[in-house]
This record gives sequence, C-alpha cells and structure tokens, in this order.
Amino acid sequence: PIPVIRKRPARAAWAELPQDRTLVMGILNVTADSFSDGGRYLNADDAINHGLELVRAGADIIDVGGESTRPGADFVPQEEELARVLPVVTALVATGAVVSVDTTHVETARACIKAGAHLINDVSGLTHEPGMPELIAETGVPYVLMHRRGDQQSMDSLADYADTVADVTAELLQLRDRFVAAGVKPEQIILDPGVGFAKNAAQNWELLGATEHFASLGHRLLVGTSRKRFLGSLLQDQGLPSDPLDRDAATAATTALGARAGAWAVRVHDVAASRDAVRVASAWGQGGKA
Ligand SMILES: Nc1nc2ncc(COP(=O)(O)O)nc2c(=O)[nH]1
Repeated sequence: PIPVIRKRPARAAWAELPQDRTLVMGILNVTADSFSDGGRYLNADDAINHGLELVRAGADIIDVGGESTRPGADFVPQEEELARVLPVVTALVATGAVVSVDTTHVETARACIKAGAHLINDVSGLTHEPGMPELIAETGVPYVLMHRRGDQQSMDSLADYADTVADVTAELLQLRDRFVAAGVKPEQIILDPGVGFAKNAAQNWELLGATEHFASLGHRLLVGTSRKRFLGSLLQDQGLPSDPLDRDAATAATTALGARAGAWAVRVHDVAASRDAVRVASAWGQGGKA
C-alpha cells in the first residue's frame, strides 16, 4: 500500500508550495540510461518508492522523467515514455505530492496532466514537437520553458554564442513570446537557462553567474546543475573525484548560491543536501533569523 502523505485535492498541492524560499525539485528518472541513476528505478514500484523517499527527504516537487536527455541519450518513443511515467505520476499525485513531468512529448504531457500532474517540465525549447503551447494554454498548468538548441543527439555541436547570457536570454524570451501568443498566461511560465544543453563548461558558468539576471526576467526561474559534467570537470581540474555520484556537495553549493540569487527552484538528485543548502541560503540572507 502506498502511504498518503497529505490528503488534499490534488490541484491544491501546487497552491500550498512554500513562497518564502527556493524550492527543491527531486529528480526521478524512470529511465534505463540517465547518466547518474539510469536503470535504478525503471520499474514503477521502485520509482514510486524512490519518489516517496525524495518527498521524505524534503523535496517540494518530484520531477518524473521517462527519457534521459543527457547528451547522446537514446530517443524513447512517446508511448514507451508514457508507459514508464504514467503509473508513477498517478501514484505520486494520489499521495499528495506535487508532481512535475519531464517530457518533450505533447501526448505524454496531456495524459499526465489528466492524471493530476501539476507542472510540465519541457527541456526541448520547442525544438521537438509543435502543439505544446496550445496544450499548456488549454490546460492552464505551469510550464518550465528551458533553453536548448537541437536535441540530445545534436546539442553539443550547437554551443556557439556571440554572448552566452544575451543570446540565451533572447532565445528564451522569443520562446516565451510564442507561448504567450498561443494563449499561455505569463505566470504559467517558468524559465530555465538549460545548463548543459548546448553549452560547454565555461558557458554554463557564465549562465550560473547571471542567475540574478535570469531571475529578473519576470518569470520564476528553475536551475538544474545536479551532478552534471561541468561540475565533474571543475572537481577533476582540482584533482578531485569526478564520478557523478561524487558531485552532490558541489551541486548543493550551486543550490545555495542559486537560492541567494533568486532561483524559484533547483532540480537535484540529492534532495537532502539541497534542502539544507536552501535553509543555509535563507539564514545567510536574513542574518540568521530564518
Ligand atoms: N528543467 C530542466 N529539466 C532538466 N531535465 C533533465 C536534465 C538532465 O539531467 P538528468 O539526466 O539528471 O535528468 N536537466 C534538466 C535541467 O537542467 N532543467
């Protein structure tokens, strides 16, 4: 039996999210090949249990994904992706958790919204399928609009910017305008600079250094650095371990700094570390009164 954490109407969960601190979005990859936890939660029961562990560790939102989007990852057919995530989304929504779905496929998003998903997290930057703006407008759900160029097979070759921050900003706001033109309310849109998507390590650091800028574009900002390759390179340059599972302290440091810079939420594997990092950032900013 799956425990009910908080019995409340599913949609209310979103409205009850804390407003006074950066939120922690826990990553739940129901995939075979995600770079740091691929294959561990491929069956629904393991995935649901891990989702509950993330909630217990302090995750405000659980981000359920059925297709790895790391560079070079295999494409997963939409039907297969939906078969992976729908049972997990349905079960976690029923426990009262706030659930986001990491998908670029409109039909997966539609089915998961119908099953009670609170947020659609789309890494495609609209490079993938038409129809997402219309779905988000029609359903009114919050939507993460992430910057990317190309797709997981081509994006590493597209990391050429005249001015990384200015170019990513312009391309994000152009996308935002397309969603608003399709009838999406601006307050539905959450921006994300897409760390690691068509960016090299130096460009990732440029984007992170401009977090206050991205947080001031009139939308909530989500930042995803967890265990990514650019953190590994940084640690390796210092002669430190760079295995993805050794990057959680560096990830938590980016969480604290992102929280101080105004990020609405961070997307992480190690929820407990970032939960604590958010509290430290709050206390730091309020002279310890938090
Ligand atoms: N909004 C958003 N979603 C994402 N989904 C997957 C990954 C890749 O990481 P994973 O393979 O660990 O899920 N990164 C992001 C990100 O940075 N932002």
